[in-house]
Amino acid sequence: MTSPESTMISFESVTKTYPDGTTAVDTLDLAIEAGSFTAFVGPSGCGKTTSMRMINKMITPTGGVVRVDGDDVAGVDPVRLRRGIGYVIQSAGLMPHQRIVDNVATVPVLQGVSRRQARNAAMELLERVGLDASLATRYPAQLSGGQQQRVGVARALAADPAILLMDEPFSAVDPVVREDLQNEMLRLQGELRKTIVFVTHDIDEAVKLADRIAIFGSGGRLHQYDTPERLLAAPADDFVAGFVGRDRGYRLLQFTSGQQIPMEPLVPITEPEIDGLSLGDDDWRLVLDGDRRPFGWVDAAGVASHRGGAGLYESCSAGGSLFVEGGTARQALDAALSSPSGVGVVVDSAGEVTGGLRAAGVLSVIERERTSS
Ligand SMILES: Nc1ncnc2c1ncn2[C@@H]1O[C@H](COP(=O)(O)OP(=O)(O)OP(=O)(O)O)[C@@H](O)[C@H]1O
Repeated sequence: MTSPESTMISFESVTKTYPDGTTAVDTLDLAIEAGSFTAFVGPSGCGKTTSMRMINKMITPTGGVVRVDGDDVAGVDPVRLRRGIGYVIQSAGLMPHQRIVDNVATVPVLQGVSRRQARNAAMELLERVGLDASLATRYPAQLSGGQQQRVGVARALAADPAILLMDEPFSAVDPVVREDLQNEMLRLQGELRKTIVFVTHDIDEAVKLADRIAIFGSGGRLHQYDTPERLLAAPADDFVAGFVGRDRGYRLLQFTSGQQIPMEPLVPITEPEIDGLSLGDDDWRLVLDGDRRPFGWVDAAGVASHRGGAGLYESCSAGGSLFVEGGTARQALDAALSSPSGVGVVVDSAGEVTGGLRAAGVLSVIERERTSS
């Protein structure tokens, strides 16, 4: 349970019924802890955005109380309230005729910070969200969608708000950029510890980013508010079970440590050693590149083609994902299953190969965890 002292945002029996009779949010009770990352998830029209916008008073509830830092927002001046709440939307919402640095510096300047100081702070923020300083003098249209989204985050952080509201901020970019932005967000939150409320349709995005997830259903009803792990392990009802998806048992592995997985020795070779190998059926060797990083796996056919003059690339089968020591059971299983040899490659944080692991070893740990819990 969240203790009242650490609650930053609370909804107390909050309802929003629009004038046409649509109930967008129905008797919502929710306490959001200071410094936590909370995702609002659910199908279209279930009241996620309405709930979020009641936090910064863009929308007024028709019943109940929304508190920010203990104060009923109904009695707080909206301008003062929003000074402490950054807001990021899907399209980044940048001012098209302002350079990037000025987009970020605008709010602090409006609040009385000198232009020079605000610009300096803006340059630091752009770096913080992973943007090159050379982009600062461009206009928004001269940036990619992902870059614009990073500027949107920098701008929302410019006034150093305690709370950050993010409404589907990454849904308009392609999956690769989206993953980059998610990773950047995780890194930023590790440094900044803001209270973040994040609206998304995507349960996987929520599971990856959030400490707590609120799952909303039709009619603006909250079905479950829980940690990602608990949502996957124990959905409160059929609606939540359906929403989190069918392979939730597999996805739960990302919350199981890979620490106890038995490792086996793995002696990698380098290219000059390939021609001297004598391999049997289903016998594989891990080959390192010139920087001693895993390059791929070679079998008897690969050895033969290397002897015949083929290069490293043609002779080796691509390796699978690497398991970095300290990772999760899901990453370990993926390393084993994606390796052509069936042996997942384990590396330390410096990228040095330290051993191998097999799917059976991962499953034995999962089985042990299951029976002991
Ligand atoms: N101004 C309005 N007047 C009437 N109904 C509205 C208004 N704004 C939103 N609604 C309705 O309230 C419900 C909740 O809308 P809301 O935008 O909060 O949902 P959402 O979960 O954020 O949806 P999406 O994921 O599609 O953005 C929907 O049925 C919507 O049609």
